[in-house]
Amino acid sequence: MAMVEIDGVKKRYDGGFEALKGVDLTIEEGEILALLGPNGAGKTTLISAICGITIPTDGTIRIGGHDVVTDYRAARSLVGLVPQEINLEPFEKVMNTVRFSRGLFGLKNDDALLEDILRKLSLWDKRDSAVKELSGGMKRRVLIAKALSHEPRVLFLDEPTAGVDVELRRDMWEVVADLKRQGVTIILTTHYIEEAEAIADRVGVINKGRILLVEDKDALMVRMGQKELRIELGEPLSAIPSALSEFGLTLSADGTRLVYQYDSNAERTGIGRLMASVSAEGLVVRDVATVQNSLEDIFVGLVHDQQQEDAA
Ligand SMILES: Nc1ncnc2c1ncn2[C@@H]1O[C@H](COP(=O)(O)OP(=O)(O)OP(=O)(O)O)[C@@H](O)[C@H]1O
Repeated sequence: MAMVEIDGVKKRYDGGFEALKGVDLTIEEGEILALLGPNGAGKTTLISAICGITIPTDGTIRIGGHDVVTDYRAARSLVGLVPQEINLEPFEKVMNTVRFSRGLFGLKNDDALLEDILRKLSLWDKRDSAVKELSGGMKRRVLIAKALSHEPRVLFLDEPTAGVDVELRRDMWEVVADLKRQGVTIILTTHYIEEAEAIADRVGVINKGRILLVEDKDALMVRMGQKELRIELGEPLSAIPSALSEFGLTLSADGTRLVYQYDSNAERTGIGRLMASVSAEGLVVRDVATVQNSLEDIFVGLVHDQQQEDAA
């Protein structure tokens, strides 16, 4: 079932700046979608629009079938939002903060549920501590506890592990995996590509208010399996010899480098045959190197291509 449906969403801020330029995206129930994008790409604007905090200039957004503008209450009750900025009451105790959040949704207090949430987030020992006494990482977990307090079906995490140490980041990933097992749909924004690799089912890339790609993470990982073999030649070539045509090589502009794309996950990469053919052609090989395509390369490449398109 589609849990979040975004159709043609645009957002123009008062000053005239268009932060979203027509976003279409469907997120299935129980899915984890990681949204990657550089600073200012529109991630927070998109999340705010989905949560009904920002009203889109154009387009529609539905959560669990409820329009976030015309049916705001029903849509909002399904959503837990963990904001990027820590906006907690410093003198309030942890347990009270979380209780208050649940109350805001008009729900009956349920200390057993809140205890369970705090335990999962390793905050139970801190339940009677004032927020100001907590470390930054703990405060971030309090934000998650607040967002979970009203048992949302969709959880938005805006940069959940920014500034969090490696160990705690892994703990958070565990919490997210646990929520997924309970059927919660999770959308997170992140600057950490390894975070998307670790927990997402699908990865979306956003830049300058446009979604550039949404793809199954495993398919992306296969694409990442693509490697490049670079053969540096002792003597420049004017063209690729016809005996090597079957390998689909490219030749650098100065004729000194042959590049072969291959799948490092494949049983047969073709490298042995290629090198034998290169040798049989009598080409002098000065050096060889292999280069791995990473999700980061794909991401940087996409953003770079869009910049070039925009400039053209
Ligand atoms: N209230 C506002 N009024 C005018 N422009 C805004 C407003 N909020 C955001 N913007 C602009 O919209 C663009 C997208 O901002 P947004 O916060 O959505 O990006 P982001 O992808 O979340 O970035 P980051 O990774 O830095 O958090 C930016 O250029 C920003 O300056």
